[in-house]
Amino acid sequence: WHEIIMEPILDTLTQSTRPQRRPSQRVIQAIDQFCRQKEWAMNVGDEKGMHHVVNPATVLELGTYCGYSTVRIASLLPPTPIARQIIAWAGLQDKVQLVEEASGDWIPKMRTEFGVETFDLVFLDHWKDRYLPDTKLLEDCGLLRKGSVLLADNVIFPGTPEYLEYVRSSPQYESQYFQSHLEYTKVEDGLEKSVYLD
Ligand SMILES: Cc1ncccc1-c1cc(O)c2nc[nH]c(=O)c2c1
Ligand SMILES: [Mg+2]
Repeated sequence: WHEIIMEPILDTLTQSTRPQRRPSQRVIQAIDQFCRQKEWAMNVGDEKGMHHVVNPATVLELGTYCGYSTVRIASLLPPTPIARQIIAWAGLQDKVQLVEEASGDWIPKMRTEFGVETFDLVFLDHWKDRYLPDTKLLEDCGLLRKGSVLLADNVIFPGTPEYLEYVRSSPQYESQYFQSHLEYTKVEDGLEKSVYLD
């Protein structure tokens, strides 16, 4: 459902803003033209190509050289999730690690998988019943430091009562509510900002 909702967003983007990326076939054509007309290079090329395989999902490439075959192979992979396309369209893919797994499974792996020491900011905007358990998990994994900010969306609507109770009553947090409205509506909602005091 979310991918269906997000597709028009990407379509709007691709029709109204300058791309931060080049369609892969134009990249391949440009490299083939250069290597055919100007300077030979050891790419697999446009004749041997990659049409011998169909729909790979997991690929190991040994020997990347200039990335030519990487681009060819990656263009055969299943479509990229919309969020990843939108982030790339904004040219921010090098700043973002997109993890498509459950938060409760990945928070304990942040240090080993991504070398994270502590987070300066955690924006909570996922399943409302995960706000509190994930906050406790972040504390238990030592991923918050003095001054880390938790910024939580939807604390009024759809609402996260257990989370609010916790951050507002815990001596470990200095919490403040910023009243606003549910996005694009006149329904009350707001953000709760909670600073971890350690
Ligand atoms: C989807 C929806 N319908 C009616 C009222 C509110 C919502 C709503 C609004 C949000 O900002 C959300 N943020 C993160 N995750 C959500 O599930 C979510 C749901
Ligand atoms: Mg939200």
